[in-house]
Amino acid sequence: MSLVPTLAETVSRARADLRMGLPVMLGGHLVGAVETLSAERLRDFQALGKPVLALTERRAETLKARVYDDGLARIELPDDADLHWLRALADPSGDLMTPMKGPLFTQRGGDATPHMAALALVKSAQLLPAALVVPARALAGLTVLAPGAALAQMAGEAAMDPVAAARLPLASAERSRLHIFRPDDGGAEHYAIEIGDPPRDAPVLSRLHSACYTGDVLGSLKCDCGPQLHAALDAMGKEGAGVLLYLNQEGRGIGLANKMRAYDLQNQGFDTVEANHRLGFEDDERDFRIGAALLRRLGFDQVRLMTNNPRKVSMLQGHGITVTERVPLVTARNRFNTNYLDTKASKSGHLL
Ligand SMILES: Nc1nc2c(ncn2[C@@H]2O[C@H](COP(=O)(O)OP(=O)(O)OP(=O)(O)O)[C@@H](O)[C@H]2O)c(=O)[nH]1
Ligand SMILES: [Zn+2]
Repeated sequence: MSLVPTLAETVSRARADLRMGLPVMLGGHLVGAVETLSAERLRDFQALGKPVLALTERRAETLKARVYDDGLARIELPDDADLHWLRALADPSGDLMTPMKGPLFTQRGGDATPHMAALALVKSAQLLPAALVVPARALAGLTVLAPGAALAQMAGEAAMDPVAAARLPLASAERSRLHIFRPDDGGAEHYAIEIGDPPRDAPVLSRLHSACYTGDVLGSLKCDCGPQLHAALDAMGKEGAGVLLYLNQEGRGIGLANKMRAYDLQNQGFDTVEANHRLGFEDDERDFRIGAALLRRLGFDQVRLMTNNPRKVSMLQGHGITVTERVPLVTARNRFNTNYLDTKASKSGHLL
């Protein structure tokens, strides 16, 4: 029956529910995103039993909470836990002001798959990676998912469907086309800017650019994204051929709101990697398979890749794209981005 939602559709719906503050069912568990949960809904969770707070291992490390499960901790809620308690554990912005949040007790044993799926869902909803989980029977009207199946679906690779394309003359290259691609899992659309008419049987000059609203649009001095975007387009324009993928993976995949949280932590003295970890994210949450899939979809299997990031090279190679050359993308330093660039070089292996 084609009118019943597929697993991908149900996962996408669950993501939207959590963003709005509506809980979802993961197997026999009710799950809510801490960031969007209301005080009233928290009380309803507590009326159902003993909820736990699922946090990533990264966040648990910062909070000095024990981790018994693979990649996550299930923190028991004290009976008097309120929204303020939950948010202080989920959101690191006040960590320096209120460093003592414990003692925290981590649940051990039993199946943590629902909690793992809950964290994967809130992460893919680009919320703070913290979820409230309580055993419960299915409630009418809530989206229901099997945790294992949801995890497998989120780990899988979405198919990219071309939606529309048109000529778009650019300052750096008048002969350009913008292609829009839509993943079949309800995720963000991605774009390809094709410059000239690059032959498909030779390595094409290319760039995988991750969205940076602050750098690309506002001209932020805190990073090198805007100048890199324009330098790449200029180089392609000069050569008369190239392809730039504009991937909507803002903030290395954590979303703009979380990136601003990371910037706030950077203002408190943490570097770009530490800030991600304190929030509960890995350094880089991007799915680089998307770049390979889009290149293939456009008919390219060999690239000369403009990047300073060796991970991009190895990820493309690992997903069937031959990188015949790495073309460095030198960027301008200023007093606001110099620490950021140094951290990328020392901690993330960037070749700067
Ligand atoms: N989480 C987080 N993301 C950031 C920060 N500064 C910039 N970004 C994001 O980092 C990404 C940078 O992307 P890219 O320039 O494509 O990638 P890169 O890994 O630096 O590699 P190359 O530029 O190719 O050398 C963008 O999505 C930015 O929004 C930060 O401090 N924290
Ligand atoms: Zn940037």
